[in-house]
Amino acid sequence: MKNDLILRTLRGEATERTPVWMMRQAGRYLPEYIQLREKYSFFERCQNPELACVITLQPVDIIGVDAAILFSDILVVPQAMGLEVQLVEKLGPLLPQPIQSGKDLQRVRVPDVAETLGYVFDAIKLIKKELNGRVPLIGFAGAPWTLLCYMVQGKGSKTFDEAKAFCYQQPETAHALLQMITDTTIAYLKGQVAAGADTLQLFDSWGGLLGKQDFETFSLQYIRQIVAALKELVPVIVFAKGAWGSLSEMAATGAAGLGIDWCIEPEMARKLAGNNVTLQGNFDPAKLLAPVSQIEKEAKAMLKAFGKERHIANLGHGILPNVPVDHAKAFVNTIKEYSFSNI
Ligand SMILES: Cc1c2[nH]c(c1CCC(=O)O)Cc1[nH]c(c(CCC(=O)O)c1C)Cc1[nH]c(c(CCC(=O)O)c1C)Cc1[nH]c(c(C)c1CCC(=O)O)C2
Repeated sequence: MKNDLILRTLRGEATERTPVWMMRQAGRYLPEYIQLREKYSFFERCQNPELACVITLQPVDIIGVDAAILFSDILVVPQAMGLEVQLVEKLGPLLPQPIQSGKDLQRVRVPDVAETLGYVFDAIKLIKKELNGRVPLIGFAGAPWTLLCYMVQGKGSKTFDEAKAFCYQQPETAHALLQMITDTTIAYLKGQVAAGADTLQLFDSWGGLLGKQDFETFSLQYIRQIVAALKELVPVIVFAKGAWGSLSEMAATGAAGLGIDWCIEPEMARKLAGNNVTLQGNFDPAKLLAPVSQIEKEAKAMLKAFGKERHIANLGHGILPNVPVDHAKAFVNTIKEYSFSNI
């Protein structure tokens, strides 16, 4: 592989500079993506390996990031498990028949992933061929807790209060569902690795909604199973947004990398996570809307705070759709140029 900076950083090896990619780097801030969006629906773009491949490569070619991340969505797993998932303009994900009781569990299953998610594996094979060793390919899945949030609440939410009520009122049903999601996810991620994914990221976008003990009960014990099943195959990155109170427990799962958001300082994250794990993050995505000179200044300050070792530069959450392409480029270029010599 020509550029394996991210893989070496995940293994804890010293690198000539800090690698960089951006969560949600393939998306609506890119005019090239918007063009395809006009012609094909969201899940068409996910299910067609040629389209998924073209979209995955866009940020590699246009922005110059050090990794490609598979173009897909965390919600393809609930779909494969038997739930209908729509993506509604301006509203976001909609699951018209969410899970609300033990009886509803009869409508979901642990599927044969080759049958239901084979299109993802085909996309990965195609992407690997087209990348031709330029940069590594990151595969991904949603963490079980975050998927439960959507499967129970039925749509996006700031609080996911219905999903939490479900866990607190019907814990046995919640755990049965979380285990089904976990089993599906392990098979799915093993399939991604077999198809060619070089590393994997688990997105627990709503991990920060749970207190520390509930995070252990409803999220971390399932993340632990997934990491254990995959970590001997490829390095695994766990991104549990807002759950930094559990960084030390997440490091103990054997994850190679931990994603952090901008609400925790790099020095504090390092103290909590220890020295045996790579930290990834943590630029505030909204700061990409600031003037370029300020982006450059703050990106350098971020590099300094993390230090030279075991850091993958990234945003602390997904890139926003209204970010100018030049600003995204300025962020990536600052990391690449500045981290060569100056940290
Ligand atoms: C919670 C979550 C979802 N999806 C994802 C998460 C976890 C990460 C996070 O917290 O941001 C993960 C995801 N979604 C997408 C990717 C592709 C790879 C990448 O470039 O990072 C990844 C890794 C594409 C997408 N997934 C979605 C889009 C926008 C679709 C469009 O073109 O309209 C993209 C590019 C749709 C989606 N999918 C989801 C939501 C809430 C939405 C609607 C909101 C939004 O539009 O951002 C669920």
